[in-house]
Amino acid sequence: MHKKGSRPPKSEDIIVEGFSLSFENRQVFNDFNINLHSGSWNVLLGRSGVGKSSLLKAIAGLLPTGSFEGTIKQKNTASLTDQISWMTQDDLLLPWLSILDNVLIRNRLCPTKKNPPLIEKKSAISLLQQLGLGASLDQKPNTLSGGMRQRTALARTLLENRPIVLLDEPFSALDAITRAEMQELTHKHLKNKTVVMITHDPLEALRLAHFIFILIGPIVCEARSFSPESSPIRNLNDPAIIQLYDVLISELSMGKMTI
Ligand SMILES: Nc1ncnc2c1ncn2[C@@H]1O[C@H](COP(=O)(O)OP(=O)(O)OP(=O)(O)O)[C@@H](O)[C@H]1O
Repeated sequence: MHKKGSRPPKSEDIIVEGFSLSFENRQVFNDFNINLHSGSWNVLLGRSGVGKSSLLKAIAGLLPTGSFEGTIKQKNTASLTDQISWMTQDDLLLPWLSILDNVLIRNRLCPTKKNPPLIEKKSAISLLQQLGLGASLDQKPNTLSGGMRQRTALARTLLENRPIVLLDEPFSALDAITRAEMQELTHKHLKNKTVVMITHDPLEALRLAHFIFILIGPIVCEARSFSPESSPIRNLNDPAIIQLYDVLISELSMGKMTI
């Protein structure tokens, strides 16, 4: 049912090679390699503390130079960082701005930048409406529920309209029904983009991923990859998906984390 998630590399793939990273006396990655597929949803699963967010940070260029070894690049691109939008676990909403102004923050920060172009206010309002926030455009973040804050952060990330999108547990604060709706909407918005998403939910991975990477400790992180055969968004009642769920759970249960 599952097979090694390999396909011939493409020039826009994100290639992580020989990546080593330590914090104080803990080595998180040692000569780690992974090929994240362009134009696809690459979903990272793994137990808490295995290094998922650190890997995303490294891809986003946010680890200090000299703090790691190895390379993270696309074959033909000089710099990844200006192609990336990143939704972190913390929503990073500015408390003094309304929801609408928060999602339009790039226009304030880079008012004269042509590439990418300014975000249109009407697109922002339309997206916030689709995310169920149409009645809250003028509210400040401190008046929102956790799920509303998360949807605002998601809107800000989607409106960035960059070719590479890093999502760190983007749906974790949502109830099951809203989560399913937001997954579908996000999938539609990010069609053909290179997405790298972290989740703790194997079913979410099975619903959305073209490629699933399980990061496994316990000493240093290794990746195992799977590519379910049907296309997302998948029906989770499909017996083949249920079978793959069992495989993912058994892989995840390997290796006790030493944190
Ligand atoms: N700035 C830092 N200073 C020291 N240790 C850190 C730092 N950032 C991460 N770590 C450590 O690196 C390891 C990996 O952390 P990371 O946040 O990448 O894991 P994760 O898999 O994303 O975890 P979770 O699923 O809980 O978010 C953990 O042991 C963590 O304590």
